[in-house]
Amino acid sequence: MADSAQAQKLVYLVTGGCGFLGEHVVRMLLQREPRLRELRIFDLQLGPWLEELKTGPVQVIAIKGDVTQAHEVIAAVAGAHVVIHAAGLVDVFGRASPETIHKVNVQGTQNVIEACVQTGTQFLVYTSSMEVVGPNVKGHPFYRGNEDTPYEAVHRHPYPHSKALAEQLVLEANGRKVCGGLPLVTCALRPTGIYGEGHQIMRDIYYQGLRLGGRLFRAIPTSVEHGRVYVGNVAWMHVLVARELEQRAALMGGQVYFCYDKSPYKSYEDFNMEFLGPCGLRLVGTRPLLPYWLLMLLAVLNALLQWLLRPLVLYAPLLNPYTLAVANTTFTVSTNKAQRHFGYEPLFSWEDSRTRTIRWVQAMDGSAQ
Ligand SMILES: NC(=O)C1=CN([C@@H]2O[C@H](COP(=O)(O)OP(=O)(O)OC[C@H]3O[C@@H](n4cnc5c(N)ncnc54)[C@H](O)[C@@H]3O)[C@@H](O)[C@H]2O)C=CC1
Ligand SMILES: CC(C)[C@@H](O)CC[C@@H](C)[C@H]1CC[C@H]2[C@@H]3[C@H](O)CC4=CC(=O)CC[C@]4(C)[C@H]3CC[C@]12C
Repeated sequence: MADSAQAQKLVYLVTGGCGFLGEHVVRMLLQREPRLRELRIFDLQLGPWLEELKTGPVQVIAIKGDVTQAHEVIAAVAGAHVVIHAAGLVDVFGRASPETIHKVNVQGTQNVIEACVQTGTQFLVYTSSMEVVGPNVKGHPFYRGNEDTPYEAVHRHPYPHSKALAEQLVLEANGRKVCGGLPLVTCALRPTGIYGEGHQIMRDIYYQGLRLGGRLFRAIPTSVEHGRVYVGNVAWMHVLVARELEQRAALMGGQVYFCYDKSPYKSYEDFNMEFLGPCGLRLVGTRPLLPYWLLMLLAVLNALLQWLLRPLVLYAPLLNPYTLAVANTTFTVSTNKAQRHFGYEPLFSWEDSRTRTIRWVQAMDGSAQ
């Protein structure tokens, strides 16, 4: 990375910079990384909001590109001091084929790594996922675990499998010599379920509740804890890691860090109601209204229907065998590795994260179904 004389001249690249998390990372960099000279935003789909960012002191360059195309990635990476690789196909609903998920999440990540090596970019932060760890296919709970907690990470679903392979590529690339002879320094951040402004699943659940007369029907036992983390804190952790990676390369290089904050441990549904309740929705039932076997039957029927309808229309409901299994398996983290290694503290309190998310839901045009 640039020496002190050029410290105001840093060039960052954010892949997936127009996504839910990516947009927050982009805005956080512009607000809290004073050394930025140029910020490149690389994405398959560029958002109109990017235009408003071009009036500030940092040169913002929007690059429409595909991480599966190596030459496009090389062109975007060339000259960057830091790459934050957040682009990915986040699909557990069967929208994309397993091959496409692998091509984007694994081959795309390999392209980013090779671009760093070929062009001399030394610092790479990868947005991994808790799903790299679990829940595993056996439904083993991961109860307030940390980065060193033993857990049998066994995946069959294409999404978690692709994230695990990509993370492995990133960590194994740590220490490779980049063009110019310096070592590549990599690390991976593992967010748990991210929530906050722009969360599409939260939006979908909200509209589903509106369609059902303001009611949602409990499907998950309240005893199942699911770790969640506010998107602003995940973005902040990305900014901090990117900043500290040079000074603490020996400690941080090749490491993984769970993303965490003070968001409470709750079931996925009860947690969502922290935001949807104040927006007028009600969660019916103190325990699941249907037995698990019946929910699984409905989930399997959804998967069958998706397969049958695929030639005609994409049918991708929230409930499928994978999402039901994940939602029903406790997965929470309790760690301070990021605090110990690079001084991370959540930027947003739980109260602030909750308020911001509620305001975002309230601002949604409820009539736009
Ligand atoms: N949403 C969540 O709860 C969690 C997400 N993550 C990870 O965070 C990252 C961002 O996820 P989200 O913001 O939730 O998803 P998102 O779908 O909102 O954002 C992903 C972005 O990547 C872009 N993209 C997809 N394929 C691309 C390609 N071939 N070339 C270039 N850009 C491409 C999309 O256009 C999108 O803007 C992903 O890597 C995901 O695995 C990790 C843990 C939890
Ligand atoms: C239909 C009901 C059973 C409903 O409760 C289903 C909820 C379900 C859609 C979500 C429950 C757990 C979520 C996943 C979890 O937060 C971990 C994730 C990490 C990622 O990297 C991407 C998103 C996700 C897989 C997330 C997706 C939605 C859930 C399965």
